[in-house]
Amino acid sequence: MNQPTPDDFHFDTRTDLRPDQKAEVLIQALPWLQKFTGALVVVKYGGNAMVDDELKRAFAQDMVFLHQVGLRPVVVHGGGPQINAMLDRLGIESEFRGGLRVTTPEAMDVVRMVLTGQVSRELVGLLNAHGPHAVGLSGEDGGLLQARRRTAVVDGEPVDVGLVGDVVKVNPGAVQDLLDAGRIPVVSTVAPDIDDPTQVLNVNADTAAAALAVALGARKLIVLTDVEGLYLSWPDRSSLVRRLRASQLADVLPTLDAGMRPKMEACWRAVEGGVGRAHVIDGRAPHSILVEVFTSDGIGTMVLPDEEPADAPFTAPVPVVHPEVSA
Ligand SMILES: Nc1ncnc2c1ncn2[C@@H]1O[C@H](COP(=O)(O)OP(=O)(O)O)[C@@H](O)[C@H]1O
Ligand SMILES: CC(=O)N[C@@H](CCC(=O)OP(=O)(O)O)C(=O)O
Repeated sequence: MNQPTPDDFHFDTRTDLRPDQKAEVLIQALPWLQKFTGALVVVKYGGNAMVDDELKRAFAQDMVFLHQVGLRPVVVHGGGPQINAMLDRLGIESEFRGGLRVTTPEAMDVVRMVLTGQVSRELVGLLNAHGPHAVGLSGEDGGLLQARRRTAVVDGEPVDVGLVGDVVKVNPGAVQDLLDAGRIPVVSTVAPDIDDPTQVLNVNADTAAAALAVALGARKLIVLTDVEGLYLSWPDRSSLVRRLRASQLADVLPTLDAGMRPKMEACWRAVEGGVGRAHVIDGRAPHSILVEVFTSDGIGTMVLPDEEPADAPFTAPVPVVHPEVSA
């Protein structure tokens, strides 16, 4: 018999966590697993958080993890940078006004093509690498979303931004059917115009995610973006807000820049509409969703309703930059 060589043994070269520490991480998740069993969670995945393939794969793992442990995740995706790239390739000019893309009929074709034909397909593929879980649909499918044309507001004045709408009606039946069948719905935020159903409108994905979360009676809305959360005095990195109540957020909203305003407005609308919690978290940090849902400290910025006491221990400081925003 040959003498064994070192290659015959499996050495554990990982030194980051001891077995007891690994067990501790799992056991700390137990109360959150119990609390969120069956919970419907709407996750908005912003185009700026889809920065590389590894992160996108980690996002898909997180969604499948939530699904596997008994939550009911619904993905609502954006795709602003991906739309920009395709418009550039096609030589179509595009600009944002008041945080909204000025959408010509030509640009609308590209928005619809990129969101439903590219970003959605890619996410569905990544999720389904783990099993036949995900089904993609757009606001056009099953009458899911209906929107009405809106203007942007620039310097206090309404400005025409073309084929852009706000969600005014949600019929969540198609999403509910998929959830009941054990699927993970992946929603693209293109919506028919309620006043002219043959016309589709471009809808900000944060706003659409909030409307869907309210209509579905979601327990949480989680918005993944490319910053750690809401900074009260952007870009001062010491002003990250870990949590705030809806009325505090309402006070802050008018002071926010174009990028963050629709996101925080979406969180406010969700919580005012009965969603238990709304979170803005950093989609560039791998598995930030799992940290948010299954740890006591969570991550990013959490918006809570006014009338309900916080039930999770909270340790990080809440910076108070504006005098009217007190912890
Ligand atoms: N107060 C603020 N706190 C955090 N980020 C802010 C703030 N004001 C503006 N921003 C900007 O908003 C960006 C996120 O919005 P956006 O680019 O629309 O993201 P997404 O594609 O995820 O929807 C951040 O990268 C940041 O540059
Ligand atoms: C009206 C409007 O601006 N719509 C957005 C829709 C995509 C989106 O919201 O994507 P992110 O979440 O990645 O920003 C756009 O055309 O870019």
